[in-house]
Amino acid sequence: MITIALAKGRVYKAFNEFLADKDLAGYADGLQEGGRDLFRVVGDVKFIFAKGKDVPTYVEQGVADLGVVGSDTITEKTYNVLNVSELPFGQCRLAIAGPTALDESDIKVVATSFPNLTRQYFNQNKQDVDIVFLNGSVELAPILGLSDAIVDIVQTGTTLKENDLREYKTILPVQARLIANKQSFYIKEEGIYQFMQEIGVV
Ligand SMILES: Nc1ncnc2c1ncn2[C@@H]1O[C@H](COP(=O)(O)OP(=O)(O)OP(=O)(O)O)[C@@H](O)[C@H]1O
Ligand SMILES: O=P(O)(O)OC[C@H]1O[C@H](OP(=O)(O)OP(=O)(O)O)[C@H](O)[C@@H]1O
Repeated sequence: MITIALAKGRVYKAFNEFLADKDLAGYADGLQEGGRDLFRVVGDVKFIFAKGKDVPTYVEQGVADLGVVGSDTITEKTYNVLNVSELPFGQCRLAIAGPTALDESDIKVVATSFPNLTRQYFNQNKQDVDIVFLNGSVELAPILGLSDAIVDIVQTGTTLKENDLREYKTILPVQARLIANKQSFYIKEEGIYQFMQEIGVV
């Protein structure tokens, strides 16, 4: 049996839709939303439902053999895991955004849940900015005057539009990824390969 850590929330939802579209009824039915289960066994696979930011930790520590997580999570922090493959769902982007009238070159303070990627971007562009860390609802920051701009996930752009903010630039395209524990990838090669074949990523 292999163990897969799934990021709850949007990634889990998108994974379910992907399984249903691929007609993988066994997995799709087994992973139907509902209840407060912490894990479920579907066939030869044990799925653990974890907070997205914790998925790489479960995989790195070997508690899970595989993980399904947004690429933003594993790019923001470094983990000792194998980046096995991109998954064709969860597409969005990490972008700089702010008030429509502001010029990107005038940004001095940026609010974000992605301090490392934000620091990296502004350092590369030799723009000296202060970073304010927020856990969510980041769009509030420029509206309340906590920051000039934000670096946040944009998908449809609706949140920005509804709050009179505009996207200045994409700094990172994002999508779901399959990651693996380095040892499991060799020790459980057969089970992992079978799962990857079943979901059509090899
Ligand atoms: N519109 C979107 N907004 C935020 N994340 C999105 C969006 N679309 C896809 N994603 C992906 O979903 C992941 C976050 O999912 P979600 O917002 O459900 O989790 P969360 O538990 O609220 O997040 P967190 O990791 O901040 O605790 C991101 O890592 C990203 O890869
Ligand atoms: O471009 P859109 O399709 O509007 O999606 C982007 C929004 O969705 C996410 O927020 P979420 O709903 O996860 O809440 P949060 O801000 O509290 O994380 C993200 O942080 C943006 O606010």
